[in-house]
Amino acid sequence: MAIHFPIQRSLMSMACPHMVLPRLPKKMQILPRKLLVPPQSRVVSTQLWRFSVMNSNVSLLEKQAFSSLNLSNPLYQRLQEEGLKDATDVQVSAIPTLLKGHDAALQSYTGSGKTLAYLLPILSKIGPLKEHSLALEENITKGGVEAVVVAPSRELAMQIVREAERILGPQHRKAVQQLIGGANQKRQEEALKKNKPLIVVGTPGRISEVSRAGKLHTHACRFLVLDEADQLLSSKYRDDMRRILEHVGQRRTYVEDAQGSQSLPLGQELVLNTHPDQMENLAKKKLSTKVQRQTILVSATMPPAVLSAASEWGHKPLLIRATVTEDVDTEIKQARENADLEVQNSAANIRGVRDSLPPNLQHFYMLAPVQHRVDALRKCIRALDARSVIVFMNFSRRLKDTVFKLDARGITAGSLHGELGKLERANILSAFRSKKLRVLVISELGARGLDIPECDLVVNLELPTDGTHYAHRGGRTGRLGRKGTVISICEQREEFVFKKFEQQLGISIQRCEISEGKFLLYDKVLTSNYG
Ligand SMILES: Nc1ncnc2c1ncn2[C@@H]1O[C@H](COP(=O)(O)OP(=O)(O)OP(=O)(O)O)[C@@H](O)[C@H]1O
Repeated sequence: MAIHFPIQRSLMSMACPHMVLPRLPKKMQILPRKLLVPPQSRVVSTQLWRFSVMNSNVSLLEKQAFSSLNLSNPLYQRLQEEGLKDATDVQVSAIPTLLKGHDAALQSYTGSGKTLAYLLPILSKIGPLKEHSLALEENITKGGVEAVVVAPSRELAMQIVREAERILGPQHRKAVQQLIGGANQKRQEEALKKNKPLIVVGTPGRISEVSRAGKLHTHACRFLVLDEADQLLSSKYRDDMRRILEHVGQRRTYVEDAQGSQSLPLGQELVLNTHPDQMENLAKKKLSTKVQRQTILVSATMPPAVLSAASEWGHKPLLIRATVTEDVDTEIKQARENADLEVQNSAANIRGVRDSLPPNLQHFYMLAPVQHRVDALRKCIRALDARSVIVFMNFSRRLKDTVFKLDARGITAGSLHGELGKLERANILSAFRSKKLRVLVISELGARGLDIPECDLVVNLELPTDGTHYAHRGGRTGRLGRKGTVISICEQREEFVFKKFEQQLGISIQRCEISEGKFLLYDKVLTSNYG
């Protein structure tokens, strides 16, 4: 019987105010009118904000020790060795529910630790860190991959691989393998054969290619994770995702047994229902029937389409948010009952998007004509003394030109775009992480899920198309409870979009100006009737 959690309004939106408005200094000086400021609005000067650097106290929103989350002992030991003592709020909420075997849609704001929220339950049940009592079960399903994690970009897939390797430790690194596009497929297939990894992490195209080539055996797969699920369910990945969803294990069709308790995945069920004397024969028999998998969809934004996909591809999935767990089907039904399609989508969308921004971000925008945008960007970086800046643009072909202009102004920059090979991309990312590059100019997809804790400023040099994209971009800073700043640079005719973003995201985006190296704010009240 699927466990139904009572539906409560997510406490997330009340627990952490999305906008921590910066305190303005007592003494406010009205700047002389020489600035081209429209009469209705005035600029109040503020002292330069000291923007928190990454070593500010990282607050995990809700401290609960991993020891209380029923992880396997070997895994808990590894977490201790890695210095990971306390779980983040989404991990506290997700780990017990996923350990029980529920299919789920996992939503929490960017940088809140969703990767470990799904990796730890998986590593607790399969591979070298699971409870030893489950060891025999592995023989039943031996020979195939037991968990597949799909991510929309190579960088995010490699980031997940590194996170899994970190927890597994050096002696078990081979238990996880990447299958990402742009790398040598032959070598990947040879590694699959040689190392027999239990966990595969990759991009949709490469995973389905290797599966079609008959080199990836996923009949015994017990876990399927779609990280950045809203991206993966877009039409761009439709064919590859369909193949993956149809070939990786099988969709769960649990039959509720007499006691009403939830039956186990086939592998575990066989082990529990077989007389000890018969275990040897069972272990020899290669499990040809597909194992019933646990399906987990993950994203900071959870629009209705993702909830419907979770329902279609899972069995009575639960919607897990940082501080509340609900039943996906009830959530969809409630949205349907409460409102017509239009409101339902926008309401669910707002809900799905509103919880997606880290709580400690500050949001601003600045007006500049297109031809002066890079100059405005340079002034922002200098005025805020930002050390690690991610700059978003909408078209890859423009990234290189921006890098060139920044370099010409003495700001070290690099860009991640489609024409770069795997090695070049990895080199640029590591140069940015190690601060050899101060600015990384990037397109939307390249940044999804990217975890660069040091990033202290995100700049939209070209505006995102909607609140979802704004949230995923802004979420590159303010990781894991740190503070961060988002500035958008636009023309006056685009200024109206910030009202929409403010409503969708539940934040305040204040207009600012850089003058004579100082970061200045427009008084919010006056500018609202401006233009
Ligand atoms: N319990 C924890 N204690 C300390 N650090 C943690 C913990 N959980 C995760 N982290 C670290 O926090 C950072 C962000 O984690 P992660 O990338 O999983 O966030 P996310 O919610 O998936 O973000 P996004 O939505 O952008 O993908 C990573 O560097 C990760 O190693």
